[in-house]
Amino acid sequence: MSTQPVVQTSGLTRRYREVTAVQDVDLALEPGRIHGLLGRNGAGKTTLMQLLTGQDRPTSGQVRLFGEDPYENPDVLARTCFVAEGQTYPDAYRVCHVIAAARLLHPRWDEAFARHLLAEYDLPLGRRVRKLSRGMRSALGVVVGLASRAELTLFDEPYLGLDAVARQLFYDRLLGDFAEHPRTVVLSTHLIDEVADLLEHVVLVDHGQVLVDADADELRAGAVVISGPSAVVAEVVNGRRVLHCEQMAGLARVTVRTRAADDVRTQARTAGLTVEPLSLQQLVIRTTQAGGCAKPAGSELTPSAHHEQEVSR
Ligand SMILES: Nc1ncnc2c1ncn2[C@@H]1O[C@H](COP(=O)(O)OP(=O)(O)OP(=O)(O)O)[C@@H](O)[C@H]1O
Repeated sequence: MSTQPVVQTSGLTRRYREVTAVQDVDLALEPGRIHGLLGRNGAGKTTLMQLLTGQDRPTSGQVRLFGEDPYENPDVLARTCFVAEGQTYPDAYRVCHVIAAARLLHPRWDEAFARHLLAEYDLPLGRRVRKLSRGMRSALGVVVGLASRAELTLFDEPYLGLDAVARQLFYDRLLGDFAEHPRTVVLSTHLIDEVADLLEHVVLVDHGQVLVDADADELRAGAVVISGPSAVVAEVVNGRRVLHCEQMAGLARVTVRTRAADDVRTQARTAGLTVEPLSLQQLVIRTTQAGGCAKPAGSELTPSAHHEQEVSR
């Protein structure tokens, strides 16, 4: 049975004069999943989210949310909550005004849940928003995003200024509430290790383009780190796509792509090499960085010349 994607884009492009912030993006995000939108500073995550939520218009290409154009589309926007990075509010706004506005905007709003979260984050209803600390303002965004229960909820780096305890509270409440009220969540973040266990699907962008669009588990299973004597490592990884390698004093540590039927792990272990899994964060770093061997040119462990193509879908 096929499910209609909640978010679908084709050839989505946004140019600002000389900068192409989003370039030819084709995405289809399935409902009922937590999607991670990952990428380095300036990769295009915020621009992409603004395009998805109708806050900005593409230079070319198309966005569909629930099958419709979100731009100035109240029906679609009522089903969507976008918690923007550094959200600003009118000067006179107090916490209670933000909550009242969110209650009006989001038909599935849960007031009791909102009150509970406000108490957990120690956010007084009467406090002016501009008097809140940076972290408290982020917490207010988190409260709105979670209590909206919107069918599509997008968080753009929601943790700015949030301390470790407050971030963990966000992850716990997101996961707990998501289990009871499944919806589609898109979470952009740099703290990949912290959210890795939350993510079911990963979209990695770099220079406005999608480098990876994959199931998080498949992604983790799709690469491995092999280390040991350089010559033995070179023999085992021969013919496979090397994402990254470091060599020193006759030893090599190589990140290599694997495929479903690939027995590189067994081969490596049989050859006496060490085999380690790759964390999502490492994978993102290996995929976005140019890649390169810390060994002089001519090494057999040079990463694939097809690096860019190999790491894409
Ligand atoms: N209004 C604008 N005018 C000109 N350039 C812009 C504008 N908005 C974004 N850009 C450029 O587009 C690119 C993508 O920016 P964007 O804010 O989408 O990245 P990001 O992935 O969200 O970055 P970060 O993780 O640092 O928040 C950057 O080069 C940025 O300078």
